[in-house]
Amino acid sequence: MIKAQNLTKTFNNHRVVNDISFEIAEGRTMVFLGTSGCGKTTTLRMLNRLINPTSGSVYINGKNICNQVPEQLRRSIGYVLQHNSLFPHYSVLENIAVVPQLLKWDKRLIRNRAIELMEKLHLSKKLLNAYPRQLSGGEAQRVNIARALVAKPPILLMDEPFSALDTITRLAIRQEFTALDELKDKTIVMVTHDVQEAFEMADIVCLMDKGRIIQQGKPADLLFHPTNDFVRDFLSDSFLQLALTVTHLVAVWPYLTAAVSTHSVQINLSVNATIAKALTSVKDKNNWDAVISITNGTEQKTTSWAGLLQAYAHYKKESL
Ligand SMILES: Nc1ncnc2c1ncn2[C@@H]1O[C@H](COP(=O)(O)OP(=O)(O)OP(=O)(O)O)[C@@H](O)[C@H]1O
Repeated sequence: MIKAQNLTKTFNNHRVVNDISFEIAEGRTMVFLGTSGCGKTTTLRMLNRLINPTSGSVYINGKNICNQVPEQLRRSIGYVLQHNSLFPHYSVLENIAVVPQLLKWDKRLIRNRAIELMEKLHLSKKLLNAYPRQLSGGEAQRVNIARALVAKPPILLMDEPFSALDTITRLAIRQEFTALDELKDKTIVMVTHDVQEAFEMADIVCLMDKGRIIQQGKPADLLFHPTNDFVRDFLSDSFLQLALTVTHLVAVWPYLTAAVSTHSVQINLSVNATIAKALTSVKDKNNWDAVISITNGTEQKTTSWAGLLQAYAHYKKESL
């Protein structure tokens, strides 16, 4: 568990992080979201002592990190940066091997683990001896992720990990990343500008402005119970998309009406999936007439994307 208490960081008499506190339970994902320059990265870097707070403390599993040797602390915390953070004169294998070498792993073990991660991240084994300049942005970012995960750290810090990529690559890597079995039980702290990304990935969103936390809570809490106009305005542009991202099919189950499709494409989902996931699946299959088959225990209902939206409208009307 990570606990930050009254963290403040001052640069040149300017409080860029101003007395913030938060807790992240083990195995959970917290995403810091907010305006540019509001102190997200500074906050993240205080968790692995790349920046030391001016005042306040960070505890990891009850231990104050300021009593730990920074280099040792960082060996148990994976860190994924935005882009161009690979060592340019190291090959892909050498980049991934940095922490395992510090931990004195056997060479064969390092290579096998690197190959295992590269396969999981859909990177060709042929790239093991390539240099960062020979990689595409997407490949480089996959190597970055492999490097952060290689020594199986229980905590992963990610600073805008997907932001330098084009939309398609960004979505592909994000989907691959969230599907990784390696992430099971990891505590993840991520910084992003992308509201949609934050809502898809976060258990808890922490919305910051001018060095302060304005609201922290479950994505649905921020969306439907904003504490003030700043939160409401911040999320207003993507409100419907975010609402579909935080609403699970189980919520609209009672309102679903059966649909008959002229097409044979069928999408199977459980009620635990979100409406956004159902709509994306239809879009990915490029078949807006697809039958969406939803399973709820032993029961099953079929609907269409239009039926889903209708059920959502009905559900919102009833819950108002
Ligand atoms: N080492 C430093 N020295 C002086 N000022 C700094 C330093 N690091 C960050 N700052 C300033 O602190 C403020 C917060 O920066 P930070 O990078 O934490 O914001 P951010 O929310 O991550 O921004 P962005 O989303 O634009 O990356 C900014 O005004 C920045 O210029």
